[in-house]
Amino acid sequence: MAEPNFAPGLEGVAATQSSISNIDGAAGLLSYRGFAIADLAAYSSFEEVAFLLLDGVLPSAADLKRFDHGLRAHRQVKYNVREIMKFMPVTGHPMDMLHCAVASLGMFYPQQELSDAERGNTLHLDAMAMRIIARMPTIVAMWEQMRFGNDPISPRPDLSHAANFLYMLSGREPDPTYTKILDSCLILHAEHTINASTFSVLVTGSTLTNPYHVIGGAIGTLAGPLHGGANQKVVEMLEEISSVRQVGAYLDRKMANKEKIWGFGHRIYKTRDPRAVILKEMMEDMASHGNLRHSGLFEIAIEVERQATERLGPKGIHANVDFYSGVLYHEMGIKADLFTPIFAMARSAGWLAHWREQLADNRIFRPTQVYTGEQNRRYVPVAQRI
Ligand SMILES: CC(=O)SCCNC(=O)CCNC(=O)[C@H](O)C(C)(C)COP(=O)(O)OP(=O)(O)OC[C@H]1O[C@@H](n2cnc3c(N)ncnc32)[C@H](O)[C@@H]1OP(=O)(O)O
Ligand SMILES: O=C([O-])CC(=O)C(=O)O
Repeated sequence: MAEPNFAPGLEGVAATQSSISNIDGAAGLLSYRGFAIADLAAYSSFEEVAFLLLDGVLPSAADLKRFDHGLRAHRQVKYNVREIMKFMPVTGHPMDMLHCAVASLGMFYPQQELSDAERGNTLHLDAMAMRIIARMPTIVAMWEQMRFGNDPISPRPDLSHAANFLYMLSGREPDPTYTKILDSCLILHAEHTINASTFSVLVTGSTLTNPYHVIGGAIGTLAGPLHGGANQKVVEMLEEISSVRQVGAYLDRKMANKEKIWGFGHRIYKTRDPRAVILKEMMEDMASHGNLRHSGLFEIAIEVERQATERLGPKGIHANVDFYSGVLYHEMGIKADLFTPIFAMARSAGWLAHWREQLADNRIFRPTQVYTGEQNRRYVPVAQRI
């Protein structure tokens, strides 16, 4: 029998058919359901984009109101989830907490698998998706209070998705500028075709397990530094560089050691990631309105991008979405280990859209392999081994 083709990292392999988002990696273009990402980031809201991703169309005013109302109504998590979180070590990474807490939501769901009736009922699937999207920010913000020994702050139904998260994070009235920035960041991070965590959604979802396992698995996948975890790494890298003057020497050292520059490179984009372009513009806008904390990180980031692009650009390696998002959050006073959980909160909309799409035409994922091990070895009992 002929050996199957092997594509490391499945590069160039189409794992599914999808109508949710599209990337032109050579031109640096991204669209959700046919709408350009720049338009959505400028004019839409995360709530509207989540609806668009899940249902494929922009909502009418009445549909948006209903969807938004549903999100606001489902922000509370069960008291027992808070009890479970109390036992988590405060030194743990918030992505580990989020992984466990979201998976624990499945304990309150009556069955392990989705029934045929549930899979055929799009309203039911939408309701499950809405509950997860609504609760993830609550869990992240609760943890931010609980890990410092404070009681969690209750969600406020009068606030938008982004504003409520900022309120629950700090207990202060959310700043409208920061709310708009966060809302745009959530839109920019909400979806991105078949990336590693979304692929994990397809694989896990294809077994017909419940969506809490599906999203728990995706959170774990996103946490890695080659994927969503890079946004935290970027800010740590910029802090390590510490001044614009050190950028050249730092990059030289990294290149000489063949180490990666965090927030650079992408499997699909061979030019600048359009989201990095928008995020940088948002930073510049923030700076011109005097809204920076003057930590100097933005200036270092600009110099890293300039010099790293000089070195890596000819190889098609440019700044990706993780490069500027962390700097923006840092300037908003958000702690570095919350950057990836915020990414997960946003990406939950895309993950759940793909989960629904997978269920609509499901076949279990079961690829093959090229076997490279030994054959027909003779078993030797342990006492006879030398
Ligand atoms: C939300 C997201 O997930 S966006 C991505 C976030 N991740 C990062 O920022 C981590 C840094 N970047 C990377 O590790 C990679 O570019 C990835 C994981 C994003 C893409 O990986 P792949 O498509 O498998 O590319 P791969 O890692 O094979 O890189 C190809 C070549 O470019 C080089 N390269 C890729 N990214 C970088 C980088 N950030 N810095 C320096 N060199 C790089 C590799 O060393 C390799 O060089 P070689 O051909 O001389 O061996
Ligand atoms: O698409 C990818 O490979 C990584 C990802 O999720 C993104 O860039 O948002």
